[in-house]
Amino acid sequence: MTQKINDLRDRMIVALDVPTVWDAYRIVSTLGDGASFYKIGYRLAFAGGLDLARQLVTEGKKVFLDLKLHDIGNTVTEGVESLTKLGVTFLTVHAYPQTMRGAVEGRGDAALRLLAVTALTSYDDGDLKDAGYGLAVRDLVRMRAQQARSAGVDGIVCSAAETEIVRDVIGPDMAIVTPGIRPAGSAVGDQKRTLTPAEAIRAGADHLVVGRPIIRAADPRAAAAAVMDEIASAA
Ligand SMILES: O=c1ccn([C@@H]2O[C@H](COP(=O)(O)O)[C@@H](O)[C@H]2O)c(=O)[nH]1
Repeated sequence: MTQKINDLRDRMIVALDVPTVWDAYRIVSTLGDGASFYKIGYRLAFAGGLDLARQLVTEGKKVFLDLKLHDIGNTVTEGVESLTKLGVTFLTVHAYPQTMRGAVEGRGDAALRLLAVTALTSYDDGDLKDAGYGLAVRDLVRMRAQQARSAGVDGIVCSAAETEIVRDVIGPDMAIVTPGIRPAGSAVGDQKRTLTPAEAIRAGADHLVVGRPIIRAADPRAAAAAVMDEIASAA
């Protein structure tokens, strides 16, 4: 269930896509009070990132564990049960019905909020076709948002470009979390469905995930502040 976002800073989630815990800590201390929410993906999770997640939570930061779980239902249930003990805010699973149902069972009554990844933001219609899907991105996102709602997860990961169709399907209570955020002029890289921070907020995204435009900036603190300024002006 969506919780009111009291701190505007929580709308920006900085992706700690770095090789070591030491690199991650350097970013966290550089950003200081300029960021309150961090995402740990598998690069870092496989290199001590789960202990870092616990530590950041202890220090009052919010953590999004982006593990994109996908397996048989029982294995997902058991994996999620273990992860409920870390104290993180968000965990991703792929938006397959069995996977999502398994994750909801594993979460039980814990405070952990489950996000369902609909269609990766590096995919366009051609990539989906290559992967064997007969649906356009927007249709797959809509279908998976419906299934996510039925499964009882707490939010959706999609491009901010799909916020409107997703909100229409899931209603006001689930969170919409959008990677593929690119401030004007920043390199797009492998992302294919991008919006600027201001566009994403205006479109109705709850949280924006920003990685390389901040962590690879010459001045990450200034880059994060610029994203926050855009969020504040559009909110
Ligand atoms: O659909 C998705 C799901 C997750 N991600 C993750 O978000 C960040 C984006 O990083 P950038 O450097 O800002 O591109 C990254 O950790 C991805 O694994 C996503 O991009 N799209």
